[in-house]
Amino acid sequence: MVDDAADHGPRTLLDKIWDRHRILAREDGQDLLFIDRHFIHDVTAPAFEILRARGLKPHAPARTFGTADHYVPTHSRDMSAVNHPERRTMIEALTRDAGEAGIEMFGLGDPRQGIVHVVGPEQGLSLPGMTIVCADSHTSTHGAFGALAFGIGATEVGHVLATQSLWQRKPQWMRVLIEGRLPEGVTAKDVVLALIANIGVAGAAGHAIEYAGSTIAALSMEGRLTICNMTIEAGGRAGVIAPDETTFAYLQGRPHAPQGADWKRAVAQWRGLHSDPGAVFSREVVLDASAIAPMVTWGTTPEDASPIDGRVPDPAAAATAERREAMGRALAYMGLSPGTALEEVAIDRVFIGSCTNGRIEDLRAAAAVVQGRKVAEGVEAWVVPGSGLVRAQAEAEGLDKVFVRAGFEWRFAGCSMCLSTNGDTVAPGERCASTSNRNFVGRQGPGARTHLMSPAMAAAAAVTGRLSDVRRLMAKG
Ligand SMILES: CC(C)[C@H](C(=O)O)[C@@H](O)C(=O)O
Ligand code: SF4
Repeated sequence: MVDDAADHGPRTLLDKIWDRHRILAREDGQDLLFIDRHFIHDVTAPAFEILRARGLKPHAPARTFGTADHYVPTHSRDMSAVNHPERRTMIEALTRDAGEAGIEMFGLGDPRQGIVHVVGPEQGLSLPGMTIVCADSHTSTHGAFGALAFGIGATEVGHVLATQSLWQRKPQWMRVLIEGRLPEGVTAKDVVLALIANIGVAGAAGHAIEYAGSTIAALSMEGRLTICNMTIEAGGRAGVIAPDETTFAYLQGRPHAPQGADWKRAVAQWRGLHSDPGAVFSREVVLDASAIAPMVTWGTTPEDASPIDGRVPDPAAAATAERREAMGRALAYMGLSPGTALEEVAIDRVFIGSCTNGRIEDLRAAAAVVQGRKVAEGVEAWVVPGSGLVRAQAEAEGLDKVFVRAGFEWRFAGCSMCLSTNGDTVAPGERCASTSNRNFVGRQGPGARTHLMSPAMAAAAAVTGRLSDVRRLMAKG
C-alpha cells in the first residue's frame, strides 16, 4: 500500500483512513482502495450475475456478510409468506449465491437477521478505521464508528466481490460542528433533520462530513448512527464520527469485534483515528444544539422540515422561483395548505422502524411515550424492529407489551414500510408519521404521504392522532 503519511502536516480523519487503504493512484485522480468490509442484501442479489458472466468468484468471502431485509415479510418469518415471485427469487438468489461463495448470511429465520445497517454495527462487523461498502445509499450509517463507509452501485459490487478493492475519487472533507446540550425531547433525528433543513438536500454534495462537537460527543452510539445514516439525505458521500470511549464501550464483546489482546491493540490504534488539530476542512457548518426543537417534515424531501411548533410554510415566501414551485408541488402532494399549524395535521398511519430509527434505544424512547396510553382511534400504528436481536431485546424488556397493549402491531425485522418493497405500504392519500429517512413521492406506496420525525415524536403522533409536540406529552408524564 502507498504510505506517504510520514511527511504530512495535520491530517483529517479521512486522510488517515484513505492513505491506509490506497493501493494505487491513477493519473485521473482516482485511487484504488482496499475494502475491509462488504455488506450485501437482497437487492444486491443480481450482482452475482456479473461475476458469473465473467467466470469469477468472490475473492474474500470472509470480508463479506449478507442479510435479507428489503424484501422480507414482517408479519411472518416463514418463506411461504413471501407470496410475490420476484421478492422470493431475490431472497432465494442471495441465500444461494452467498452460500455457494462461503459468505456468512443472516437469512430469514436467523435470529440475527435484520436491516443491513442495523446488523453490521450490532455484530461488531463495522469497526473504526475500516473502509465499508454496500450497494445501499445508507451505508453512510457505519461511519458513526469512525469508518469510511459509503454506498456503491451494482457494477462496483461486482468489482468489490471479485477484487476486494474499488476505484474512488477522494471526496472533499466538510466538518459539521454541533455544540451544546440538546433540550428535553430533542434527539439525534431532530439534529440531523435540522441540519438538512439548514444546508439542503445537496448541501454536502461532493463531500464527506465529519460530525464533531460536544453534542456529538454526548450522543450514544445509536444516536450517532442515526445522524450518519441521514448524511446521504444532505447529499454527502459519507458521514464520519471519530471513535471515542462511547464507541469502544459499544463494540467491546460484540461477536466480530477483536477480543483479548487483539482488542487492546485495536483500541490503542483506534485512538489515533481523529482529525489532527489544525487539519484543514474544505467547509465548516456550525449548529447550536440548544436551539433545536423536535422536527417534522411537511414536504417531499428531507429538507422540507420544520420545528413541530411551526406552521406549514408558504411557497410565496420562498427565496427563488424554483423553490417556490417545488414547495407548491410538495404541498399539493402532501395535501397541506400554507399557514396550517403542523400540530393540526391528522395522521392515519405510524411507522416506527428503519435503519435510521429501528434500534433498541429508539423503541425505548417510543415506548416511554406510549406507556399507559392508547393509539388514537382510526390510526394504524406499527413497530418494526431493525433486527431480530433488537426485537428480542425489546421483548426481554417488555416493550412489545407496551406497544401491543396500546394497540400497535408488533412486527418482525426488515425495511418494511420505509421503502415498501416488501409489500408493506401506506394506502394512497394516507398520511404516515414515520421514523424513516426519506419522504419522497410514493416512497411508502403510491400516493402515500410521509412525515419524517423521531421515534418519540412518532409515538406522540400515534397516541394523539395528529402531528404532536412530544414535549407536551412528556410534561404530562
Ligand atoms: C434498495 C436500495 C438500493 C436503496 C438505497 O440505496 O438506499 C434503499 O435501501 C433505500 O433506502 O432507498
Ligand atoms: S430501512 Fe429503508 S433506508 Fe434503510 S436500507 Fe432499508 S429501505 Fe433503505
